Amino acid sequence: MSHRFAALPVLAAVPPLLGLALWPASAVDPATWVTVALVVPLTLGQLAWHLRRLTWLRVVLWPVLAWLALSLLSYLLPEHWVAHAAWNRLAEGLVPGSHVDDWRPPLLVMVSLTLLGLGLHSRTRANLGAPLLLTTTGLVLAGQALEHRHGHSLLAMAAPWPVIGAQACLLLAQLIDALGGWRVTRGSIRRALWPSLLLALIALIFWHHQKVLVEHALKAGVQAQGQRLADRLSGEIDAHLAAMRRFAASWEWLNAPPSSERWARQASLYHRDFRYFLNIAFIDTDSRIRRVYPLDEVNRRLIGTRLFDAQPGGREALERALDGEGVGRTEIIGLLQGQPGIIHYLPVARDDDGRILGAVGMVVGLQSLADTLFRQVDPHATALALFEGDRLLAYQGPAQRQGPWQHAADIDISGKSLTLITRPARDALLARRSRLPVISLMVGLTLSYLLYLALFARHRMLLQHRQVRRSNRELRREVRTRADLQKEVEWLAEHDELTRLPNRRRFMQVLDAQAEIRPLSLLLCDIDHFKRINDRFGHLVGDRYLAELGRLGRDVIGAAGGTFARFGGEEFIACLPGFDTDAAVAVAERLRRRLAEAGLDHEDGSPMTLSVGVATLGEGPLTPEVLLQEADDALYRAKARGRDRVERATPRADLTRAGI
Ligand SMILES: Nc1nc2c(ncn2[C@@H]2O[C@H](COP(=O)(O)OP(=O)(O)OP(=O)(O)O)[C@@H](O)[C@H]2O)c(=O)[nH]1
Repeated sequence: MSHRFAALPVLAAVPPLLGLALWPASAVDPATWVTVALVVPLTLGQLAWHLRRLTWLRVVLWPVLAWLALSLLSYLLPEHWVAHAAWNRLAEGLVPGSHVDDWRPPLLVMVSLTLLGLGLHSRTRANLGAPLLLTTTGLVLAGQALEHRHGHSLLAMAAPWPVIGAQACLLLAQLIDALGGWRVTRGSIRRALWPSLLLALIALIFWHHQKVLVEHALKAGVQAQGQRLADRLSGEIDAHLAAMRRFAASWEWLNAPPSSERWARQASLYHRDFRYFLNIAFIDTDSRIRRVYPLDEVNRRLIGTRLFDAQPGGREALERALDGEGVGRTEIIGLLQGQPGIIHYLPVARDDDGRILGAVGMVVGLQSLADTLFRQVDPHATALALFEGDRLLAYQGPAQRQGPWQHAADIDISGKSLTLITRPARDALLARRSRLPVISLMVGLTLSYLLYLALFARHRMLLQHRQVRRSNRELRREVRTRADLQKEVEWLAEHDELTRLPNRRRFMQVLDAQAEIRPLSLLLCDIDHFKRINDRFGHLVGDRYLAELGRLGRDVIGAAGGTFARFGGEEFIACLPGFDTDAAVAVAERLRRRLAEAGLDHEDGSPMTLSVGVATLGEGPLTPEVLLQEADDALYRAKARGRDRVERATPRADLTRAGI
């Protein structure tokens, strides 16, 4: 059931989102807008749940879930299944100019919040692993906040503070809502939560570690690529110097300036290999350009130019070559072609006296050199920039969406240090990244979720098992008690509780059972003056006397093989099968004597006594009422004749005969 306070954090999630809407749009990246676009329905869904509008909740949740599933796929699927470029095309189709990155929210938190929302909908939060989801999401959210503080990396999922705030509010609302439902299952939740949370934590730490490794590998790749390009650039310079020496050497044997045809033929061979030579020129001793290759419009205009005047920055290097001192190399100077570059001058051709006739000048435009090199690199995948100090000499690459890392390599050209900056595009890095971290995270979190469910279910079952066992034990005890009671009731129906003797009903059954035995004697016993005992000593003592007589009777009559029973009040009865009158009288006398010796005395110290009437059926059918009546008559006589005695009954037949 919803907790009324849980609606407050949900409402608290609204201001940060509204605040974000007021930020200048340029300050918020597109992925943040997508996150907000997903957080808003989640907030509305949670509010809908509080308002008991489950259909609204469903309507807002499913599209969010579908979106997140698609984003998750774009993270998980290997590059050779669905290329990063294909995802980008899909994004481009949705909003021209956008990239797949722009459409991805911080997935972990969003997926957890949506699953928690689904839990609200199905109302089985504890079973759906809400405690684990809540704690894991809390950890991830905290991690996001930390990532936020430590700046962005390629794979960081940091969202802006308002979004983190709104997500935290929703999470708090879920927690308040869920807490109420956890009361009953708290024990099971606790037992399931710790191990699975530990596993989730390990998965998160492993993921983070893997992510760092992947970023390191990508970073190392960027550095290696940058260094490779820088090395190639330096190598190119060295190669062109060597080529130039060969070129100059090929003119050594000449003792006259080269003809324009020969110059063009020879220079074209070198120019084919080194396209970035803006020209290869023959310069006479007066520093005038005499031959030049290629003969394009710009170079043609340079023929006849006196370099000492036109290009004073290169004068020193040219003089060195013309003086025959060896290779003259300029600094990076402004070339006549209008771009920065370097010129190498080498002396060529000597006259018969050994004087230098001129120098070969090879003009390398740095822009052209960089362009030649840059052409080998995909401009969409990597941005390249060549700097001389702060001065940008050449640039190529994506203007936008550059990756987070760049590599700066120093290149020495003519003793001058240039810097080559290599910065791969974000998309190129993302396409190259390993999917292992995110896959291992998904596997780890799924395993921890399953572990939670298994442990939770196991503990619930254990508790239910215990409950059932307890109920069974109670039930068995109850059945036993009822059976005992039943036995007690049955026993009470046929016995006297005070003396533990068979009662009148039971005695009549016993008598019936012995109806065929002859002779069969009955002893009807009545305590003398029992009322006095009750009156003097109280009923409790009276009861004890009765119980004592019961025990004595059971001993004496039982020893004779008969049955002793309480007939009612202070009257007892015995049945002695196979006993004739004399034998029965003897037993009755024994009982009477034993009672007199039992120490059950009246107040005056005289013993409690017993009057007994004995009736015997010698032959003929048994009529219990008749035999009882005879015994009762005999008892009456015993009472009448002074009590504490045994009287024999006069058989009915004799009485009839006597006319009584
Ligand atoms: N304590 C106790 N007294 C009982 C019980 N059943 C009957 N009595 C008492 O037994 C007494 C029987 O009294 P009476 O019928 O007057 O006979 P009596 O006092 O024994 O005198 P006689 O039989 O004439 O010798 C009564 O006081 C009854 O209350 C019983 O279960 N317990």
